[in-house]
Amino acid sequence: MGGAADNASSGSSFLFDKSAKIFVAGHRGLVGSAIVRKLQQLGFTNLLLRSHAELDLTRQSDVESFFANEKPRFVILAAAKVGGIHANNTYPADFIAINLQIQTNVIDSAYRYGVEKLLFLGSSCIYPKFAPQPIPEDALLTGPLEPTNEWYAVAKIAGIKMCQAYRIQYNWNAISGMPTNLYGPNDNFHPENSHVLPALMRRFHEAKVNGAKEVVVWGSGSPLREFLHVDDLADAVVFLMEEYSDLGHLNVGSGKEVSIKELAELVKEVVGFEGDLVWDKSKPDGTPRKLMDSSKLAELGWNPKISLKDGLVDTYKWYVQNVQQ
Ligand SMILES: NC(=O)C1=CN([C@@H]2O[C@H](COP(=O)(O)OP(=O)(O)OC[C@H]3O[C@@H](n4cnc5c(N)ncnc54)[C@H](OP(=O)(O)O)[C@@H]3O)[C@@H](O)[C@H]2O)C=CC1
Ligand SMILES: C[C@H]1O[C@H](OP(=O)(O)OP(=O)(O)OC[C@H]2O[C@@H](n3cnc4c(=O)[nH]c(N)nc43)[C@H](O)[C@@H]2O)[C@@H](O)[C@@H](O)C1=O
Repeated sequence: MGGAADNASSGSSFLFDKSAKIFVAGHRGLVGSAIVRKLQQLGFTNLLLRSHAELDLTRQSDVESFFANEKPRFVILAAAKVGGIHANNTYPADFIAINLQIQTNVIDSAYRYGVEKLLFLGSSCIYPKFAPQPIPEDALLTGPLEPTNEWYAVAKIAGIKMCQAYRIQYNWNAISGMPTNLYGPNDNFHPENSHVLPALMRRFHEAKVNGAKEVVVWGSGSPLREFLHVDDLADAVVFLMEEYSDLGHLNVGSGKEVSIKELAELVKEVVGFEGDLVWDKSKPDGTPRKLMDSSKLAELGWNPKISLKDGLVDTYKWYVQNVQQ
């Protein structure tokens, strides 16, 4: 099998040829849709997009036929089984199996059918539950994982390792970025299965509209989380496609953390809900803290631009216009 050999360290410019065929896997999701917006703003004209209904990436032979027929030049892998703490904890088989299937099929076919460069997206949950803070890239595989999302984390770690293995054995240009907790337009606002930020935005909005006196927030409020607007992530993805071609995965964070209590107060203010918060301590807190050390990416020249307050205002505006009934 041929594959795209001998381009691992350099490759050509990603930004130079705006007619290059780029497969953005998962283009209808939070991350994939932001990457599509960014690429379109930059003038790319040949984006290769398939919905889940059109191409199920868990089906190996369908994925192989797709790559054989379409032969994209670049791949950005933003398709995955994704969810918040409750979904991860409730559907462990889905989170490990679907993610292993999608990423294995896409990475292997991309290599076999001559893709020049692929970017794989992991998550900050790959790191040990009690990793040093801020978490450097080399904390990977140094301790036990957070139990609520270990199945998803194991799949994501396998994705990083698969990119590294194909680079080592085939000299193929696959890189990995590890985003922190993301939010923005096209997020999943499901009441139970979503991440905390969209879940609270919806709950506060519905409470405001219905005149409710209280809103329930899960856990103790003490866990710390780092949030990045998805438009900043999309900007970082383009930066990595242009500037980074190396073995190690890179953290992509905002460098700023807030407690869940602070986040809840901020979302409440942005939405304009005037009632009280009630903490449901029967729900899990998850990992106590996961601030990533994104200094390697900063040293390469990339930094985020959108503050959490501005990002929340932008996201709430989008929610009101696009999601709420
Ligand atoms: N959201 C976050 O906070 C974070 C996300 N990430 C990573 O970013 C990436 C994207 O996440 P995000 O955008 O939030 O997730 P979303 O759930 O918003 O989007 C995932 C996308 O993948 C598609 N997809 C899922 N299963 C399949 C399948 N079997 N075949 C084809 N397409 C499929 C979905 O299509 P459909 O909806 O039709 O099923 C959807 O378009 C993931 O790798 C995730 O791990 C990393 C850190 C944080
Ligand atoms: C991105 C990352 O996301 C997941 O990890 P997580 O950071 O723990 O995700 P979360 O956003 O769901 O919760 C953050 C905190 O917030 C609290 N919390 C309060 N109230 C609600 C609430 O209403 N919904 C949710 N979901 N959480 C709530 C919740 O109890 C927890 O303390 C991984 O599974 C994995 O998918 C991953 O990589």
